[in-house]
Amino acid sequence: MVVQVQEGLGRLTGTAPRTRPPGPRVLIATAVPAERDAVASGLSEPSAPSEPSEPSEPFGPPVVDLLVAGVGPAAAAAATGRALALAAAADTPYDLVVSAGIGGGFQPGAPVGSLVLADAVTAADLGAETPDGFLPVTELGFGRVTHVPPPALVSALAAATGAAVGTVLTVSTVTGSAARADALRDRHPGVLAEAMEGFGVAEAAALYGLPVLEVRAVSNPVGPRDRGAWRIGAALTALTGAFGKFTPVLGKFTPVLESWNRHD
Ligand SMILES: O=C(O)c1cccc(C(=O)CC[C@H]2O[C@@H](n3cnc4c(=O)[nH]cnc43)[C@H](O)[C@@H]2O)c1
Repeated sequence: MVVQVQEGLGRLTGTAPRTRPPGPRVLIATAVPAERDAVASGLSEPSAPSEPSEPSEPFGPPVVDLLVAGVGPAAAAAATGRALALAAAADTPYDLVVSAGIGGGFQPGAPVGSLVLADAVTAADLGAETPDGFLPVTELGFGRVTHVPPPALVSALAAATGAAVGTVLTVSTVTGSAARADALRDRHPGVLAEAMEGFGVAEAAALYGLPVLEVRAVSNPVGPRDRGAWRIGAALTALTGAFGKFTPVLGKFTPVLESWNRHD
């Protein structure tokens, strides 16, 4: 495994036999360096025994760039958009963008220390408050509030990692009360987790016609604020475990990712 660190980006590539075409180019955006390091540990020490040099695999291992994009949807969108623009300008575009990190888990579906893979990356608070309740921007007639990751890839990664699959909300304000958690659950029946970057990363990816994934390791329950309930170490360990199982699955999906519909 070769690791190259560039300005703001760390790159991990496997050693592929020259006869195999390369695997997908993947940009993984985390909010903070601790999350990036947890992801890098998993990618550097894949836990699947046959990975990455299984000769029967038609494609080489993925080429992965790791980006620390900052906290919150705006920082995540700006930094991800810049990385995608630079890659496109260098004629080395990405095939897949991943938002990864810790997050809050809705109970009982996403206990602390567990993993969640998004089947919907949804902005929870992008809209208008009205006397009759919250209206998303889509109901106001513009914008979008959800990005849908490739379902077959999500299923395969969930099977490999043991992650639960559900909606991951992007919030600008961390939920801190049972009432707000209940309101989010009512509005998003499939919700499992919340974090602060996924929708921003997904908007940048969509601008370049790229598929997106969101992976969250649960560090705290969503609900009444309780700093004592945080388990950041356990969540980072779970994140490492997840990315230790990502590489062979991503390699198998190379043709799907490369033929992703890049329009709209
Ligand atoms: O001070 C608090 O009560 C508090 C509770 C949860 C999270 C925070 C953060 O400032 C962390 C933001 C950071 O971590 C991700 N994250 C982790 N847990 C959550 C959550 O429950 N809700 C939203 N984001 C969460 C997030 O993606 C940021 O990168 C403070």
